[in-house]
Amino acid sequence: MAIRVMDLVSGASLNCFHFKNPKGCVKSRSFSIRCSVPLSSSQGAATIDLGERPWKVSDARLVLEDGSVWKAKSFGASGTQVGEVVFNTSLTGYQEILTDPSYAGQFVLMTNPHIGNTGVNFDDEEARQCFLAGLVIRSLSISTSNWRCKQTLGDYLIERNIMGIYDVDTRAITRRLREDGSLIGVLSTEKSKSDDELLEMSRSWNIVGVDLISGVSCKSPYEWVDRTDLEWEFKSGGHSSETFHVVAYDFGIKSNILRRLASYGCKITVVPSTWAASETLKLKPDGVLFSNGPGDPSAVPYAVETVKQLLGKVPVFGICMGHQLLGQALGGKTFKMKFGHHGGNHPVRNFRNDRVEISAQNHNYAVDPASLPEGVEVTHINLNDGSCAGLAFPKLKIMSLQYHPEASPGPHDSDSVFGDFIAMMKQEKRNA
Ligand SMILES: NC(=O)CC[C@H](N)C(=O)O
Repeated sequence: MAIRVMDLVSGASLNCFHFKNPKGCVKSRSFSIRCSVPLSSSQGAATIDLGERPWKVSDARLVLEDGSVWKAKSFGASGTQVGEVVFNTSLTGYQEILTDPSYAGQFVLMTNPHIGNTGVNFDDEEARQCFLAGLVIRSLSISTSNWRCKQTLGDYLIERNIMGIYDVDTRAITRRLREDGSLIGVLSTEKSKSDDELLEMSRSWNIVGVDLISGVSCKSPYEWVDRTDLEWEFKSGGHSSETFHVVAYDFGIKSNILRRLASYGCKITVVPSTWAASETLKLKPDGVLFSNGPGDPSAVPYAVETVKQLLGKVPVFGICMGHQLLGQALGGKTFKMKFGHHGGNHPVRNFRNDRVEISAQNHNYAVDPASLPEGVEVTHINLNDGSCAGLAFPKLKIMSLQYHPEASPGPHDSDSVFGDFIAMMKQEKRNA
């Protein structure tokens, strides 16, 4: 089988598309130094790991289902991993992205060419574990420099058994994904595996129709109490003096959703994705939150059923996967987008206050508003493509967003939606 090989090295993207035996192709040399910071800050300043000289050469391949092969240098874990490749346009927040459970089954390709310069810390985790398939970046920072840094990105990925590659032309792959849509890929550091084998692996794997939520959800209920650290709190005052009990369905919940709810004065019980609606009602919550989560909303009919059974009985708020499940529970349809929305810079029009919010987004599916019953209001749209970004159905006490109001990609434009949820719960309590 003819496979295009792209040999892309630091500083130059070689437009040499050729066949399996790349003889005669011009190559240029790349230079990269891998620096490491001692794990314990008491050990002093960062040291340069000279053990890697002579300079690292390509030792990994990313094979996409369209037959293209991308040579790269590995960092993090080694081995062979299959997943769907999506690109993320955030300039900051790679650690929040790495720990967002909604990326389960996906390789995240960062369009920002320089990643790793602030290392990682243990406060910015969105989940206890990384669930994504792997990380694809253009350039791995040769040093880390940040007062909060506790570990280098490479060491962090090794510890969590997550593969990463760098020195790969992320712009070229992004253009391909924008033209052809999200693609399945296989990342491998194993020389024993041929390109054809990896290609076959990518073509026989599918992410559509797979329940990825059960692999990331908690297994039993628990109480959440942490608020946003006061040092980072950006909202002055406005916290409700009343406490509202929220049951939060964990479909892959990001910790900051829970922190923001707690900061707004909620008492929170987190429950697993399979938690029965009847058990939730026994807890007599003031509101229910349906969280974000990975994969195809059509692959989790049990979750749609739970949502259906709660509609109209208690105020509900859906975020991302939660929004899609609400859309389906209302009788609407979801569809897979060409390459989705993944980034910290998506403009959204909020029709409720006629303002534009700059938002953080991560989704490949969307609700088709035309499929929704009468009375359901589209409250937000994504201004890049006009897709549905928020819904409300006051009659059934429903509100939802397709994106991430808890994220802080710089602006905090969407945070006030938590206040809207509180207001809906307050109203309901008054009406009771
Ligand atoms: N962040 C999310 O909840 C993602 C929702 C869903 N998995 C999608 O890709 O559309």
